[in-house]
Amino acid sequence: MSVIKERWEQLADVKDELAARDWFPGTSGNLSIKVSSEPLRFLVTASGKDKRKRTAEDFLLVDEYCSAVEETSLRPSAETLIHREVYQKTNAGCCLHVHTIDNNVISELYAGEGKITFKSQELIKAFGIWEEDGEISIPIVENYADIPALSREIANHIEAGIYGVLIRNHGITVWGKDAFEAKKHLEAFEFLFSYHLKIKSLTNLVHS
Ligand SMILES: CSCCC(=O)C(=O)COP(=O)(O)O
Ligand SMILES: [Zn+2]
Repeated sequence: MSVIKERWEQLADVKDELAARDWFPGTSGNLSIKVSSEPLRFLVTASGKDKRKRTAEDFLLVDEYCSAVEETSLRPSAETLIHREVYQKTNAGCCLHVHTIDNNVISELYAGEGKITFKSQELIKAFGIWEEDGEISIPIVENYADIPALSREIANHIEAGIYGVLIRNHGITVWGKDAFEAKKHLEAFEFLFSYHLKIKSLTNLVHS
């Protein structure tokens, strides 16, 4: 099997799993997987599609300029530039973006702090953090309508120990060295968001 075909299948499988969680409401979300580093080539979801469906036109191969490598009527995701920034600033092999209620609510609640940090949670081990007092932070950036500005803002927050960025009232972009790790990071963040919101609302109920 060619590398492109192999990566295509891996990304399609992740897409199916995220779709089963209902993480692509209203055609939102975009996914990509790296095919080569030099030159940069990655498969990215076609823009505006219902990502719950599995079709032969789900992805297209783009270059370092986010342009389609082959003649196609498909348009790459409107947020392809963000994926490119991730590949240029990290050793990621896969990048996932989803809109969920939980990630949107967390991004709004903590926008003022510019980040949210989780500690004393077993699931931070999903990020390779095994220390007793370990913690994981995720930056929160404003949702600039201008995608080059948004992608630059996201790029400014990418550094060692950062595995994703929340875009305020928009969604999350996460990455990992491959499709398995990117999905693991996404699931772990969404678990932490959901836990945090639940414990916060129950604590308010109990103490009110
Ligand atoms: C309908 S959601 C608005 C666009 C967006 O945020 C998104 O994730 C999907 O855009 P794409 O061009 O990748 O389909
Ligand atoms: Zn989006």
